[in-house]
This record gives sequence, structure tokens and C-alpha cells, in this order.
Amino acid sequence: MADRRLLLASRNSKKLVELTRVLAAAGIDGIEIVGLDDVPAYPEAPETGATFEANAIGKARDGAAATGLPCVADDSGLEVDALNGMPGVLSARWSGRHGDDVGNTALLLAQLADVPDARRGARFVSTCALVDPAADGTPVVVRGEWPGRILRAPRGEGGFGYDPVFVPTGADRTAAELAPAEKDAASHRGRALRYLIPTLAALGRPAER
Ligand SMILES: O=P(O)(O)OP(=O)(O)OP(=O)(O)OC[C@H]1O[C@@H](n2cnc3c(O)ncnc32)[C@H](O)[C@@H]1O
Ligand SMILES: [Mg+2]
Repeated sequence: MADRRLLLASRNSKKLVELTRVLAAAGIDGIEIVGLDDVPAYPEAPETGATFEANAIGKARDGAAATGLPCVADDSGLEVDALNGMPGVLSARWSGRHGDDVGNTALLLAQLADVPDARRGARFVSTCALVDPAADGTPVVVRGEWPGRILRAPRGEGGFGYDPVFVPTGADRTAAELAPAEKDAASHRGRALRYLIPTLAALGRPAER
């Protein structure tokens, strides 16, 4: 029987690589992972939800409805204690231009310039939603968090987004200095996706009679 296809609905190429890597590492049989470039284009709603959950569910519902495929979407961001949890759902466009990692990070560092080391705590959050149109369409929603602190200057070339200024709790390297597998093992996204593995594994199997 042909593999069942699973759509990963993300326009962020670096995030898409992470999502694909974690799911591939889980070694789920019978599922072929496809991205948005592999399916006909469909209108994508703006991410205007107040929570990661609302945005992730919206992206997964849109992808499933447009393609008929089971669809996983991630909505994620950085919550900084000294900024009362911001940038949060605004992380991708904090400096005003969507996906401007360098500008977003520079603005964050400027905002935290006067914040002493003891109050530079933060966490990455990833919420992933899975919607399967062949089931009843109820989203399965999981959440992973990665606690750490914000440095005063960027370090490292790996990862994306705020990784160069984020040092995970218990580590001395930034998230951008970790090898890809090290990031996956610890990160918010890795944690969230691992909670989805049992549900995804069941997708790949023919329905029980
Ligand atoms: O919505 P899609 O198309 O998936 O891609 P996006 O980049 O817009 O993704 P989000 O709306 O979920 O916004 C997430 C932002 O949070 C930040 N972020 C999330 N995960 C991160 C990570 O692992 N490392 C660094 N920054 C991260 C980064 O700025 C992302 O652009
Ligand atoms: Mg987005």
C-alpha cells in the first residue's frame, strides 16, 4: 500500500528542516512527509491568534482542509520574563518585518540592555497541532518548552531566529552553537513533536476493523 502523506504546513525553511528531521528520526513507517511546496497553493490565513495554540490549530486546519491530507503545524516563539512573556506570538515579526531574524534579535537585545543577568530568563515555546481530515477533524495539540536565558550579544551560526542569543538552562553554549541533533533532543519543538509520535504512528497504519 502506498505511504500515507503528511503535510507539514510551515513557510519557514529552517523550521521545516527541524520538523522533518525530528519526525524522520522517530522512524515512523508508512508516512511520507511533504511540505507546502509539494501541494497546490491555498490561501493561508494571517496568524493573528492570541495564543500559540490558536495559531497552530488554524494553520493545521487550513492545510488539512485545502489538501485533504493530515497536517501538522507549529506555532512557536520566545517568551522573555523581563518583557512579561513577549515577544510570544509576535516573535516572527517583533521588529516589524516578518522573518527578519537579525532585526528581531537586535531589537530584543536593545530592549534588554538594562536588564541585569539575574533577570534575563526566557523560554522557547512550541505548540504543534495535528489535524487529520480522515478522522473527525478534532485537532491533537501538544506543547513543548525550552527554558534558558538571553545573552547580551549573539553567538553561533546554527539554528535560526533567536537561537544565537539563547542559552538553554544547564548549558554554556547558545542554541545556535548546538549540533542539529543536540538542538532536537532538547528543544521546545523536539519535545512537542515527540508527544505527537504515537498519534502519527497510528496514521500510518491501516484502520483497524
Ligand atoms: O508560521 P510558519 O510558516 O511555520 O513560520 P514562522 O517563522 O512564521 O513561525 P511562527 O509563526 O511559529 O513564529 C515563530 C518565530 O519564533 C522564533 N522561534 C521559534 N522557534 C525558534 C527556535 O527554535 N529558535 C529560534 N527562534 C525560534 C522565530 O523568530 C520564529 O520566526
Ligand atoms: Mg508564522
